[in-house]
Amino acid sequence: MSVAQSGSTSAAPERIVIATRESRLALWQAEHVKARLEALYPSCQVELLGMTTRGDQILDRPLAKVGGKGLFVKELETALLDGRADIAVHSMKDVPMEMGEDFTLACISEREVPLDAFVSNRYDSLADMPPGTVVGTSSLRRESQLHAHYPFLGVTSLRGNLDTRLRKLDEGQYDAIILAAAGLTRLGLGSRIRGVLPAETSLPAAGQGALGIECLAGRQDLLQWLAPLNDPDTSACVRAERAVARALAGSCEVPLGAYAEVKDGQLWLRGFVARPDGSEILRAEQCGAPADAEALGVALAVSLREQGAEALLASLG
Ligand SMILES: NCc1[nH]cc(CCC(=O)O)c1CC(=O)O
Repeated sequence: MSVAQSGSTSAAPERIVIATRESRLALWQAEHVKARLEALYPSCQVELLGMTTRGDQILDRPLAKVGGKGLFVKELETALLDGRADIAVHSMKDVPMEMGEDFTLACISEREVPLDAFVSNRYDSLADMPPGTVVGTSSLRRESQLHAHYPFLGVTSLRGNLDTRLRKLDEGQYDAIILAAAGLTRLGLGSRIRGVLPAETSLPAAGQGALGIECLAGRQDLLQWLAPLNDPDTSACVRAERAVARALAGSCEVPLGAYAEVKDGQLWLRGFVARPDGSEILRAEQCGAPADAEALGVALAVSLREQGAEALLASLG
C-alpha cells in the first residue's frame, strides 16, 4: 500500500531510528519492523540503534526481585525522550502494564503462535516425563501450571536469552524446558519445538507472541505512519489480556496468565491466577465484542477477585 493510497496527508517519513535491545530475538524483531517499514515507505531510511538494558545485564537474580519488566524498556524510552531514536520495538509480553504518560503504543502487529513450547532432547512431551525429572523455567506462570497438571515433575529456575536457555538444556542441566513458541520460530529454531502446549495446559502470558511499537505520545507523524502495521484483532486481544494483568498485578511478576482469541467476531478471553506451587488455581473467562476488549479484561479480573484472587496474591508476598 503506498502512502497516497492510504489517504495519508502528511509526507512519507524520511528517516526512522529504531531503538532495540541487542539480544538475538530483539534484533530479529527490530529488523522485522525495519523491513515492514521499508516495504511501506521505500524512500525512508530505517536504522537500528542497539542498546543494552539493565534487564539484559542482570542475569544472576530473578527478574521479579530486581525491578521486573520495566528493566527491559527504560533505556529504550530514554533514547526516545533524547531524540536518539523514534520508535522502540517490544515483545508485548515484556512491556510494563502501566506506561509513562510521555509514551504510547502506536501499534500492535499481527501475532504469531502465542502458545508455550515444550523443548527437550529426551522426551516427546510433558506426559512422557517420568516422576522426578526436571523442567526448567523461571516464569511463575509456567511453574504454577506445570505443578498443577504434572505434580510429579520437578521445576527449576532457568534464565538467560533464548540461546543461553537452549545451551543449558543441551548441557543436560534440565530434562526439558518451556519457552514461548514465537521466540523460537522467529530465530529459526522451530525445529527444537517438540510440541506446542495447548492453552488448557499452559495459558500464555498477556501479550505473548505479539510485537508492539512504542513512540512518544506527541509524535502524531509516527502514529499515522505506523497505523498500517496495526492488526486490529491482535490489538484487541492484547489490550484485553493486559487489562487483566493491570487490574490484578500491575507489572509485578505473579503466577498469572491471560489469553484472548477472536473467533467469529467475538473476543474470548481466559485468565488465571495461582499459587506458584499449583496448589490453588483460580480461573475465569469472558466473551464479548472486540471493541470492549479492556472492559472484558477488567470484568475477568473482577470475577477472579470474587473467587479470592486478592488474598491469594497477597499471600505470595
Ligand atoms: N520473557 C522473555 C521473552 N519475551 C518474549 C519472548 C518470546 C517472544 C514473545 O512472546 O513475543 C520471550 C522468551 C520466552 O518467554 O520464552
